[in-house]
Amino acid sequence: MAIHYYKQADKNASSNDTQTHEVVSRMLAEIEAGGEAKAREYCRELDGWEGDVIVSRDQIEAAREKVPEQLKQDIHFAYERVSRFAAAQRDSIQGFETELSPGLFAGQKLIPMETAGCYVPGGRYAHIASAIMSVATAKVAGVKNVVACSVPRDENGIHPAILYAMDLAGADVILQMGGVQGIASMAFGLFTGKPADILVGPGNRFVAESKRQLFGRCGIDMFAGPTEIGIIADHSADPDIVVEDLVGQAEHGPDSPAWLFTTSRELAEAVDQRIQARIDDLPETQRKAADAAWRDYGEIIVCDTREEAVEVSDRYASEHLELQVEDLDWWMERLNSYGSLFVGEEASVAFGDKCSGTNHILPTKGAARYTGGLCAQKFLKIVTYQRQSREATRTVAATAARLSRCEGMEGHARTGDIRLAKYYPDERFVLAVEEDV
Ligand SMILES: NC(=O)C1=CN([C@@H]2O[C@H](COP(=O)(O)OP(=O)(O)OC[C@H]3O[C@@H](n4cnc5c(N)ncnc54)[C@H](O)[C@@H]3O)[C@@H](O)[C@H]2O)C=CC1
Ligand SMILES: O=C(O)[C@@H](O)CS(=O)(=O)O
Ligand SMILES: [Zn+2]
Repeated sequence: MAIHYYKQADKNASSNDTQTHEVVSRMLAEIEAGGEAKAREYCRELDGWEGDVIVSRDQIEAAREKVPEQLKQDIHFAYERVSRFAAAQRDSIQGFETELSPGLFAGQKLIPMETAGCYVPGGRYAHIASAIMSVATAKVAGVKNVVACSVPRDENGIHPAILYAMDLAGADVILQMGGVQGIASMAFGLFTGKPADILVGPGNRFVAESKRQLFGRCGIDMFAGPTEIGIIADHSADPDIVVEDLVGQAEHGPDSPAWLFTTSRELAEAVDQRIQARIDDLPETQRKAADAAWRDYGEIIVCDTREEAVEVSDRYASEHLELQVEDLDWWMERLNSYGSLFVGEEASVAFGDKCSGTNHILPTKGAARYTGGLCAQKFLKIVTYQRQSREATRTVAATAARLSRCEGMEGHARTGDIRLAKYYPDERFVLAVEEDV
């Protein structure tokens, strides 16, 4: 039993970490100190934008005019499916109350966060679908203030189709500002006066690192950095489709990993031989990104057994994982770490990316070991409460007092004592464990 690297990458998702960390922490500190003026300065310097930061209603109407009818229908198609899936996920968890012992009631409530900051990437491509994924999901969860931001594309600001999608999905305020300065503005409440309770959305390494550094001051969805794809394929897979799907995600950027885990050496050879031609056939921007991504981050791993393929795939914890294999149920039962699973040849990652309904904001860089992707629950605080009858305090207060005293916490214990003395003045309770522990 063994695994063999048919093609091994020189880099991994952490390769640029030190430089990114330094750039981001400096920029966040400067923007916090310098406020809106500093954020505008970075926006001018990095993205060449000097216009208004808050998008006006007139600008949104002008964008609507520019978006062709077919594209509007396609955006609606995606919006309906993503919202419906988000609503089904939201409904899968509920508030409840249960009686734990006579007179002692405990419950769970779901409370939407007040303000969400939704980052919509827009440096290399116009990520129209990302606007729906974050904004619509926040609204389904019941968030009151949804602030969205994206990079100004040219002298007219944010790409019109991104603006249209943000507006359709229910954004309350839209900022034309990208990168670290966009994230910082939402976190600190610049331009809106409403600091985000949670920051969500995908982005490049600077965006993902900004969210990571701000975590704690506010919530974040997860680490959603440069896109990754893993494909598990066996002898039954069509090598041309495997190649197209790897290249399809490698075009995201020069730091987007694409991994093939296969039990078939023949498939590994076929993919290796055919992939460069498909990369070379892309238009220039996409070709440059995919070429560097496959060269630096692409891997083909041949495994002797299916069990080894499961183990390796779980270790990589791909953001997107495709299954192009026989006996799909066998794999589905065993795989544990991935952001979203695309089961069978028919289900391309690109369908989920754009419109099929599952959320495309997903964990990268191994984060799928501990979290799934964006869902309505990420915008909900799952809080608890309790209430109890006086009768129930007989046991609860006395037990809490005894436990508190054993812990050395006299103040805690006395909150039980005082209630028992008030409710049952004529009774004696054992309020401390006599024996030494
Ligand atoms: N994990 C996920 O769920 C998803 C991830 N993505 C990823 O989002 C990313 C989008 O990246 P981009 O096109 O670049 O758009 P972006 O909007 O994430 O980043 C563009 C911004 O980066 C900033 N920037 C660029 N170079 C910088 C530097 N040297 N120092 C400081 N700031 C700098 C600029 O201010 C610019 O506004 C891709 O890596 C893609 O793979 C996209 C969709 C989903
Ligand atoms: O990482 C992702 O989820 C992206 O692939 C989504 S998209 O292709 O940018 O829509
Ligand atoms: Zn994609």
